[in-house]
Amino acid sequence: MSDPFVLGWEEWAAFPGLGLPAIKAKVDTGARTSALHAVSIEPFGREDAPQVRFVMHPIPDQPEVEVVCAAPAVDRREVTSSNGETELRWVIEARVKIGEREWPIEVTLTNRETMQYRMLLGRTAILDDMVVSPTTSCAQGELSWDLYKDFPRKAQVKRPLRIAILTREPNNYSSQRLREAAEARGHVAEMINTARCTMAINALSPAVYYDGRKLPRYDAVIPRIGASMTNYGMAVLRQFAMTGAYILNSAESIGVSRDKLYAHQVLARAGIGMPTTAFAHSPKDTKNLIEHVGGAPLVVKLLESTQGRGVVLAETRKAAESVIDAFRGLDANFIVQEFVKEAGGADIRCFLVGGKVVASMMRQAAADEFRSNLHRGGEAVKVRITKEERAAAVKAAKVMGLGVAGVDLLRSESGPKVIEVNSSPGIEGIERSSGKDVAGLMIEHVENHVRTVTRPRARRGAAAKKAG
Ligand SMILES: Nc1ncnc2c1ncn2[C@@H]1O[C@H](COP(=O)(O)OP(=O)(O)OP(=O)(O)O)[C@@H](O)[C@H]1O
Ligand SMILES: [Mg+2]
Ligand SMILES: [Mg+2]
Repeated sequence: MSDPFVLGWEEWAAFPGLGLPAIKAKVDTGARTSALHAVSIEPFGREDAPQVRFVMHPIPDQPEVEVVCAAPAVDRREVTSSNGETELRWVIEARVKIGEREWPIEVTLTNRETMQYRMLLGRTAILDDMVVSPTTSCAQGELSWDLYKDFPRKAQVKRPLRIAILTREPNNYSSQRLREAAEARGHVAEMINTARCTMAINALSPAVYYDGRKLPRYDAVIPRIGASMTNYGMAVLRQFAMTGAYILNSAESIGVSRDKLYAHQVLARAGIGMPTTAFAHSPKDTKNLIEHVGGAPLVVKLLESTQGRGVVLAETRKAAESVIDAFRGLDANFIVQEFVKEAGGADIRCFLVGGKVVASMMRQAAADEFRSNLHRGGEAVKVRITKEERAAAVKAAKVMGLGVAGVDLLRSESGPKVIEVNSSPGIEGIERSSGKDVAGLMIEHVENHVRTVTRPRARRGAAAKKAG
């Protein structure tokens, strides 16, 4: 019997077909599938022969070394990683070379930026005649990062981006400003009406169609989805995400912020200050509901409400009971909330981009009105927020997972109280009152998240021309 092929607990590997001459892999018999670091993953190619293209940074401490790889896509699969999180990953087939041996394996693509090894060799990639030695490092010899010395470094040029603004209101201030800001920075921005998108749900070649025509691949999608389209809009967004586009607010985060009961639970769980809030389903619980928030005066809010329309102040217990009973009679979903009187009919809108408050305004209600909504005659003025208010806003956007958010809070005796987190905050009021270029900051945020990838296709084409 010949000696077995020994793999150490770590090995140098190569993927000749992917153009990767060296990569350091951790051998992990505890993991089923192998995984490879990949960013900017993007499906392409014919529907009957789908492929994925991705960007690889093989050298952990030299991110400027960037290799663009392409491989046949064989599957998309739910994979649970060691931290317990489940992720839908692309699966490719590629030939790995370790020492003198070369064989085909299946590899899932995932962002391993924060991991020590850019590759994990799982047990399904280890053949019958191989053994793993837990005490040996690099049993099959070493390769060197020098193999990348002639590779081009990451291009510094900023290429124009193709951005989709997903909205049903292409003519409103926010949509127009976003397009302007994108164009001012040399990008192409297109308004896409959510309601006119159709989707072909095909695991390996996802696409979004618009009036029957297949949309191109966008570098980024900025969702401006109104409450009436939340579910469909989220589905469209998920589809865009599968095409590899960067989504400014993910479908999941929009879903959390739109589900008001859930949003309140998420905020409370994170220890964020908010008015005492109660909700109930059974009509027998009216008295309990009122007790839960400490009695009248209290605020009753219809969950489907926007622009302050379904927000009612009940000044006495009697009034509270009749409002609650009336909403019940209409089969409406609502919450009951402690009335923060000290707020004096004002709330503060913090506009966050990329986890930072970039602008804020105070909305002061009209006389005889406790609701500060601009649609209810409220007036927007510039405001300096406190450190505590800033921290609450940052935390609220973070726990909701929103890249762009409008966090509304009330100034109370016991510190800031968050009342809602908006995933498509309007840009007009905040730009006018703060004088800041908020739309521009949103586009800048997109630029920072979409990598400047040098496309190998173009280079290859140029080389071929030269040779011919
Ligand atoms: N618990 C409260 N105590 C005091 N005032 C409140 C309270 N809740 C809301 N308000 C006031 O009523 C306004 C409307 O409430 P809220 O923002 O919750 O409703 P909305 O209908 O969702 O409005 P939006 O259009 O911002 O989504 C707030 O901007 C605030 O001024
Ligand atoms: Mg609201
Ligand atoms: Mg509001």
